[in-house]
Amino acid sequence: MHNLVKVTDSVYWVGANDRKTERFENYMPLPMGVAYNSYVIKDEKTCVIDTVEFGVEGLFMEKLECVLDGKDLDYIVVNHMEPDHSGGLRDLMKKYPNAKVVGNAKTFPMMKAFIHEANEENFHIVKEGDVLDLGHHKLTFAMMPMVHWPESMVTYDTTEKILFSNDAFGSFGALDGGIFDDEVNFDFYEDEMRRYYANIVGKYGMQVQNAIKKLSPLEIKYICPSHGIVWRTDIKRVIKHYDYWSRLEPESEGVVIVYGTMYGNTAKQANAIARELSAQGIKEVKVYDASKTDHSFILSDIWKYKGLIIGSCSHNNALYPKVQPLLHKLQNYGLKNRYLGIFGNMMWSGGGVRGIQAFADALNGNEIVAEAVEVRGNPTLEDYEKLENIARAMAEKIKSHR
Ligand SMILES: Cc1cc2nc3c(=O)[nH]c(=O)nc-3n(C[C@H](O)[C@H](O)[C@H](O)COP(=O)(O)O)c2cc1C
Repeated sequence: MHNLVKVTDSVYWVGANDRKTERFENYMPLPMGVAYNSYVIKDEKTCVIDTVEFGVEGLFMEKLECVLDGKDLDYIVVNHMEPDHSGGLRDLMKKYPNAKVVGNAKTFPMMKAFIHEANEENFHIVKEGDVLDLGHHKLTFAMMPMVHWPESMVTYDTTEKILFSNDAFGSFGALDGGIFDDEVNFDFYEDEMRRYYANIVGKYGMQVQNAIKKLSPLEIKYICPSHGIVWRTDIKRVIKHYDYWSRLEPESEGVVIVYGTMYGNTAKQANAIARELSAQGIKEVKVYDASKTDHSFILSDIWKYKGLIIGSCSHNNALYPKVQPLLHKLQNYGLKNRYLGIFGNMMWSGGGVRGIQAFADALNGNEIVAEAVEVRGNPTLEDYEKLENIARAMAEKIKSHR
């Protein structure tokens, strides 16, 4: 069969690209698609590491059959029960009824909840540090609770030093030919990787930090995640990114301005702030209308940049409904290490600025750079002066790190 990719002589990538699904988890757009990675180890015993999402399991099974070339399947390792990796599991267990299914104590109750008919006699429960002997390859397991589900674990091949990391070190973006980090221009994938991290794993920074610490003594020659490129050349690079992102440390000195508007007054305010930021020498300024750009992209840039300026018109005594969910997510994910600015628009008793202020008060570890600016209707020259003050204060804070 075509497109059988070898990671090493006896380890194969049998994943599948998905360029059809519009939205990951039915809400995050996938303009560059996504890859569901699965791997097969062909040793005295054969072993599959994770499966794929519903819809691409046919291709996965075809590849697997080809790799096995008539051999039976002995083991299926389930690092994570989320359906984008366990969607192919039901078919796989049916086709290979003798295969032992390897997971931890938290894996199997989830498996039974998703696949009622799963044969418990085949369940093989492993705990931290247990070894699974495939012949030449010896696999061991490390628990990664809440990266990003309770049962998440990683599998480490002690023989070839391969970390099957599941969602850790994963990325959005289909694998457009290049499978390995040295076959692609990573700059091309970086934004999609950060977007994946921020939106999927972003809430669990502390757990990711624990995972990095736990994995640091291991010699790792390959990182085989369950989405995106396989790392074999610049492994330090991907670990460095995850280390930064999980500490919520910004990578760049730019500023995100995100606003919600019905009739354009709040947008005028956003543009004035953006212009002054540029005049003050901030080269990376990203301005987003929260009603138009999907929040997963905005969140990714918020992860990237040091400055965040939020604006909202007033709507029924509260925040504008298209700004509210973004702030909810940032609060839920515990945004920190950012300089914040606040602005908004109103006509009678406000609501927008109040809502942003309540959001900022509920967070720890961020600094508001200037007094919030609330404008009534069309901004006056005096209003513009105050808005530009936010920009100047933000630029000054950011430049102080140069
Ligand atoms: C449906 C609706 C609800 C509104 N609710 C409030 C409100 O609770 N408090 C307030 O001060 N203004 C309220 N306004 C007025 C707008 O906030 C005001 O016109 C503002 O200038 C709109 O800013 P924009 O041009 O950026 O959309 C409301 C307007 C609309 C259309």
